[in-house]
Amino acid sequence: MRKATQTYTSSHIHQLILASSSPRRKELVALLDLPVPVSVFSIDVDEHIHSAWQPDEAVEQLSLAKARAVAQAIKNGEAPQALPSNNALILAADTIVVLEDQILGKPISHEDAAATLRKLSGRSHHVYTGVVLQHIAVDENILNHSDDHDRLPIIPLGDIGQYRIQHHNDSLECIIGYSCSKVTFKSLSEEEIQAYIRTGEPLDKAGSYGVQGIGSVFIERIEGDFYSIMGLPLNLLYQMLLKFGVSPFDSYY
Ligand SMILES: Cc1cn([C@H]2C[C@H](O)[C@@H](COP(=O)(O)OP(=O)(O)OP(=O)(O)O)O2)c(=O)[nH]c1=O
Repeated sequence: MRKATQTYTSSHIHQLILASSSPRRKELVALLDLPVPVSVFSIDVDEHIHSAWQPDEAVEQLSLAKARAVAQAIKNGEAPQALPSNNALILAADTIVVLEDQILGKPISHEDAAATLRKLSGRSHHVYTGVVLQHIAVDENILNHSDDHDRLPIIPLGDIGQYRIQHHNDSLECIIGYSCSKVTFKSLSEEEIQAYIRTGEPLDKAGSYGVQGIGSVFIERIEGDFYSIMGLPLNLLYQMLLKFGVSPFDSYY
């Protein structure tokens, strides 16, 4: 018979490790003012998107790869700062822009950014953001098997997105989820595209624009979550953190 799953309270989790080099994600996590300290430690991973992956699978797999690379590095003692080896959660995310069937990641050049913006002009696209919360005391076997989560039951959260929960020895080990939003651009002139690229804003962003910056002037309509487009859906993250007993409302209840 299956034993009751361990439930977490805030006293179990002492730190959140943000496995991201994105200044936006750091900003967004800070908005939640969580009752645990947040440190940042990221490892570069291969962000190649396999042609067989659907967009939701791509953002989940890449988020998982980012979280697990950090878990492995901490296990190997490679973290630059003192990080806990237990009672911590690793948070990773990945964002892609999808136009019809084409996945548009970060641009590799100014011309690539211009080509992407021409494609997005006057049309709607989808933005997928994957989120992973990984308990740091992750089992070695799980670290080395990235496709196990495919078989986990899906917990739907309506418009917020969905997640799957991975247990190991009746402990909650990892939550993997994603959200999807729809963005409609106005028609862009070539002059606007070139001027926007000269601002420098598009160059480190999926889809070559920033919803939170000057790119906002190109957006006619958003269906979904603004923060998800910016790189971290806080509504989905909140639901995932609750499963680990961490809530921004901890000291307010
Ligand atoms: C669409 C969009 C993306 N972005 C950003 C969010 C992400 O930082 C980036 C997508 O690239 P990612 O590969 O998801 O993230 P990253 O490489 O910047 O950071 P890390 O992998 O270390 O976490 O695009 C915006 O800031 N605004 C937007 O409107």
